[in-house]
Amino acid sequence: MQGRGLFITVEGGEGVGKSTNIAFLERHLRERDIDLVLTREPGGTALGEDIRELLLRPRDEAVAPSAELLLVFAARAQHIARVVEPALAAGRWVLCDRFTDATYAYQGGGRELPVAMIRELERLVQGELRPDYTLLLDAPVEVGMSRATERGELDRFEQEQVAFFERVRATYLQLAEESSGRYRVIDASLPLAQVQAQLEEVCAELAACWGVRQP
Ligand SMILES: Nc1ncnc2c1ncn2[C@@H]1O[C@H](COP(=O)(O)OP(=O)(O)OP(=O)(O)O)[C@@H](O)[C@H]1O
Ligand SMILES: Cc1cn([C@H]2C[C@H](O)[C@@H](COP(=O)(O)O)O2)c(=O)[nH]c1=O
Repeated sequence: MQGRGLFITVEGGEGVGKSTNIAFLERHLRERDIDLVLTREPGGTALGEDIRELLLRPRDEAVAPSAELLLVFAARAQHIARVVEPALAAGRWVLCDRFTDATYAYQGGGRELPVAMIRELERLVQGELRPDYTLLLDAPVEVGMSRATERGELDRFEQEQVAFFERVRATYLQLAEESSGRYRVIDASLPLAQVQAQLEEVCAELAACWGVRQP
């Protein structure tokens, strides 16, 4: 019988290079013949992508942090039921651009909602489901923001103040320290070639742990 797949998440602040480096990871894992599902949060399903649009679109009305939190978890509930759990149960690996650590960082750190509130929703929505392995792409806020700004129009989160992003970054670093067993922190302020050399090591480690063919 096929064993359960590996659940890998990639986290980080704005403009740290998640999209660029997830594409790199995907390519390197597929080269090892790993059967991979690439997905993201908020999103990953039709309903989740609609909720993403609601969350990211700048609007005149201030969004209550608790409303934002519930929308994030509504998208997550659908994503887990329709994509993540079925893939893992079928023995496939799931490579997910953000997951619940982003909620701790953005809604907990950034919006300063009580951690207990997030923990309760995590328990209700996820049960025992947690990532097996998390890559944190970490860079000083000004580095990420200047990259994000160069890309063009800013979404509702990207329009936040520097202090918000400093709290997001501090929360991610704290999570990485508390869960050092599953976290790998990568210095994303380095030139891309150096970041990706570290990611190649990560792919090799993951493949070796799982007894997957080397390229
Ligand atoms: N290590 C790096 N050094 C220099 N530039 C980088 C590096 N990593 C990514 N970039 C550039 O920074 C910009 C933002 O990268 P990217 O879109 O991958 O960030 P992101 O964190 O995924 O943001 P989002 O999640 O909002 O897409 C891109 O123009 C990318 O080419
Ligand atoms: C999962 C999740 C995401 N967010 C925020 C963080 C980002 O600003 C956007 C997603 O866009 P990106 O392309 O991945 O940068 O959503 C959040 O606030 N809480 C969450 O749980």
